Amino acid sequence: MNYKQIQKAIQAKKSFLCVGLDSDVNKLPASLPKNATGMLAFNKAIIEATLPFAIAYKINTAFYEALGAEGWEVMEKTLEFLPKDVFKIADAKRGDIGNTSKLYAKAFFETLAFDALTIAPYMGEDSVKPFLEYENKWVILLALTSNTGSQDFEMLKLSNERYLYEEVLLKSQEWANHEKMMYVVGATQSEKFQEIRKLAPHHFLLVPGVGTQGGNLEQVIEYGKNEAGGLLINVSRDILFASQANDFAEKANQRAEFWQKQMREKLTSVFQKN
Ligand SMILES: O=C(O)c1cc(=O)[nH]c(=O)n1[C@@H]1O[C@H](COP(=O)(O)O)[C@@H](O)[C@H]1O
Repeated sequence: MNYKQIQKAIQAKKSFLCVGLDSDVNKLPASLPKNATGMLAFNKAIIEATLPFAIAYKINTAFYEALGAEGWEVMEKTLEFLPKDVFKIADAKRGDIGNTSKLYAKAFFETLAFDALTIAPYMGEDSVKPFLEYENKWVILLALTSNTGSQDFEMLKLSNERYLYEEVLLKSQEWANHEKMMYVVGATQSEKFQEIRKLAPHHFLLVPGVGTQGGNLEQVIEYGKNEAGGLLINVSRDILFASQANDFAEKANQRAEFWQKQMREKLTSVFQKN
């Protein structure tokens, strides 16, 4: 999906919601086996329950890789199950020397049909470039993450008075524009969104940290939205494990609707201005 198509999807569903398929096998509802078969059935039920409200799905590969080859197969089958018109993100936080990145890119963009991949920026330009060579595929670069450890490096002040994450935002715009690159900014960092929007006004931001991590949805939308919508707001555990009983899909549906309703109200004003 390209920039315009994502914008249209947001407009059509009146939603920024990205459902995170962090399908921890140990947390599956009692009615499902705690193995790869149970995980796939769980994912299918969650996707069906949340699809009216979600424009994107993010597969965090850790939860699949932990199961070995079977987990990888669940990831492939989940990807096949997702409809064409939703944005599919692999959250694998890759990035390595050029020839290695090239094969990571092949793995996620060719062998698997993801639209986007999360990438760590710290090995620099040649580690990111191979991912940018694919048409209609996206790099989602870590900028300011939601965790407390974001203080350790991302929030370091450089000699030019910028924070390291600000340098990431600026430098990486020399490699690709807002039609190929997005940035991860945690919802727990909502006080930084205004500043970030000054540095990257047109980019989409992938925003995790709403729900279980306690990020402020209202502020994220207020300060993070742009003329294209500009936000993919991820919610994982709050939706996936809203119930671990037989009604898990129904409860996931209700949580997805809960989040989308709040987004819908704010979105009306975004697109009225256009
Ligand atoms: O890259 C990410 O998606 C990510 C970046 C970040 O700064 N914080 C963060 O929580 N994430 C991911 O977003 C998801 C958040 O999950 P919940 O807290 O359960 O909604 C997990 O898959 C995390 O790995």
